[in-house]
Amino acid sequence: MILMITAPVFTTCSHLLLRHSDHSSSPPLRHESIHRSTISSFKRRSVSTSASSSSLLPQPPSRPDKASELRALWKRFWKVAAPFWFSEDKNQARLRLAAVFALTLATTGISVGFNFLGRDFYNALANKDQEQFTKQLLYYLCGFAGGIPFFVLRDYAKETLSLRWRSWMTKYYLQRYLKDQTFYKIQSQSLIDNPDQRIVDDLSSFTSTALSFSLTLFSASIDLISFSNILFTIYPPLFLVLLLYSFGGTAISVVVGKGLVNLNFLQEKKEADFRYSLVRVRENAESIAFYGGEQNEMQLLLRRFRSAFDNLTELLIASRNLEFFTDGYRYLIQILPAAVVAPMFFSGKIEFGVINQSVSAFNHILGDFSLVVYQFQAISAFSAVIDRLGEFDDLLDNNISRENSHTVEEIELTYQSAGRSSLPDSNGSIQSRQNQKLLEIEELTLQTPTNGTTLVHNLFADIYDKDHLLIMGPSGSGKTSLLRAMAGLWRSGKGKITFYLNSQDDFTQEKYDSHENSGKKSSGDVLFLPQRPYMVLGTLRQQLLYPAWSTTMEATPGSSKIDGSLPLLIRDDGVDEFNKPTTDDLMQTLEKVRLGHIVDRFGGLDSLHEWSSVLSLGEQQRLAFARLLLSQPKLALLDESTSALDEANEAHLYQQIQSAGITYISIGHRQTLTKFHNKILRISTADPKSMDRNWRMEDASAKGSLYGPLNQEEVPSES
Ligand SMILES: Nc1ncnc2c1ncn2[C@@H]1O[C@H](COP(=O)(O)OP(=O)(O)OP(=O)(O)O)[C@@H](O)[C@H]1O
Repeated sequence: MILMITAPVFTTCSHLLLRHSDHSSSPPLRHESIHRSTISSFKRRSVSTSASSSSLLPQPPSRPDKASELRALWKRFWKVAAPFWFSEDKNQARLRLAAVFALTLATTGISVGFNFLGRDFYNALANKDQEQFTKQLLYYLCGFAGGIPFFVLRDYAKETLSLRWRSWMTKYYLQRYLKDQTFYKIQSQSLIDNPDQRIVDDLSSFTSTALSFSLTLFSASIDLISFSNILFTIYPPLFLVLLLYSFGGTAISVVVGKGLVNLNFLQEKKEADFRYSLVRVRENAESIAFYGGEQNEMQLLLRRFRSAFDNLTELLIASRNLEFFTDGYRYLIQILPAAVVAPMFFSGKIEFGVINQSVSAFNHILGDFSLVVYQFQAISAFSAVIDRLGEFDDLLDNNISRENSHTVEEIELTYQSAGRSSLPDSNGSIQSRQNQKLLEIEELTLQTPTNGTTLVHNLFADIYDKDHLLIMGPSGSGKTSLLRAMAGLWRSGKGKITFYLNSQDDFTQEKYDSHENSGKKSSGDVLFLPQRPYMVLGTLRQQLLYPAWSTTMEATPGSSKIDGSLPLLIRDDGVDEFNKPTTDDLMQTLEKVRLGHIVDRFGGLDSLHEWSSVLSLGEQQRLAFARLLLSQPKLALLDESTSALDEANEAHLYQQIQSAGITYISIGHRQTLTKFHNKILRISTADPKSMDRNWRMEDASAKGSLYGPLNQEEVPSES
């Protein structure tokens, strides 16, 4: 494959540029870390924009030599580029790539033809041979008519292949980004900056630049073969001039433009930071408006824009300096070959048309040889793109939580078949229960993932079918974190959490995630309701069906014209369709949560609105309960999910989920919640010096504790 052959050359060019940038002046601290990352592309580090900019990834002990840096850069390029060419779409991809190269070959052939036509045309002109001139003019016009479509088709085929490659890679990166809650780990642990920009901008420029460079190098080789004969025939020293000119030009442009590599890298990042802060203003519009925080936002936005602007100013100055050279280099080509062969014309050794022919041949070869001079900006940006994507790719391939865990041990999360739960209780006592055990927590010690602070010590708990557990405790004691551990988002700590679900087989978290039903466990078995419900972009119907039933992606208008088989569509599996609630089900459920009126108010179930803005927080919380009633999970985890509701509505919703037979674990501060639960788990803020239990399990109906008093200070009153 041509990419395999040509890519090392790009990485070599990039490497050349990178090595030069190594000597640029010392930027400030974060700047420095980015700079280092650009020049040492083997390194895996963080350039986080948020609080933590320290790398959580391992750093190599010493700087490697040039050869191993080059190998690492090439490896990184290949790791990012290769999967598409070996994917399920490989046949189409390779076929299209072959077509693009065939068209490039054809265009080179046509260029050689034009070169000879041009020679004869100018000879006829110089000889004042009108008949020959008319004939050559006709040939020229026919040549244009026949040849130009090849140039247009070559570009079109290249662009569509690049689009196809980008589509495949976008899906490939999105799948891994959303798998195993990787997006959450990247965000909550500040592992890399702006993953959205890497998926949108970096993938786009990677695919188009890799293809363009492949073609440029390919045509350079073909041009060299095709035109070398012409140049040799005319005047062999012209070759020497060409080599000197191109190598000299490359060396000078690398020296003049050395700062551009780093500036390009920073520009991408600063623009992304600025865009991200604007998105945050949009997302938090109401809170900012209530706070009257416009001035602060303005300052923050301007600071970020200023940073991008300052960098762009430096970039423009560096580009201007480079262009003083490249423009001169470009224009000198127009006369240089003519100047070299002119003495031969004056001495009558060659005809006038040959001068034109030599200019054309010289331009062809030199244009391709001067890739670095002409494409300096593009190559420097490409180096940054390889680095950013390679880093992202490595992160998506690794198990983040394991790499960054503060302890060797981890919380073990297991899903077992329901039949296996008829074993003794984890606290040692055997309770005679008719109900099925759904959840068992054993010796759970929970720690925060970033700094390893212990939140809960040595917790034991059993949740049976139709059990309702209320978790209470002071703010910051770790209530939500306990639900995070149950959802598999946090693994730092030790102990065991076992869910007894409907599946026939037993799974660890890893096996469950790689299972073909991966992603369905929350919809079928466990559903989490956060305090601020997440409103998806879409219709009211889509809000209600989220997350249990995915909706098929709407076709982009006109997309089939370009490429009907782009590997983008999301499958809607038949099982989901079979159980999907009807419009009547949705309406009834909305009535159950006392939201029937919003259907008329907002123009029906299929109307589109910015739901997080047009519904009150209490209405959004009721909508979340409607999702719960529709998806009927075995176990619901409710994190202060009625906090915005009045007591009457809260009681109504709890009655609804109780009568639907859903087992739930709630977090809440209100005493009124106790009457909807039969167990209360009280957590107190953990004492870092003590290894004692900081929790107590109570029977909600009785005053006494099930598992004894708290070993440290009494839990403060919740009201
Ligand atoms: N990603 C994180 N890294 C480190 N510490 C964290 C992280 N997320 C939360 N914490 C800390 O963990 C502690 C427990 O947080 P958690 O959200 O579980 O508290 P909570 O009991 O639910 O509080 P509240 O009642 O206020 O919602 C807090 O001190 C918080 O600062």
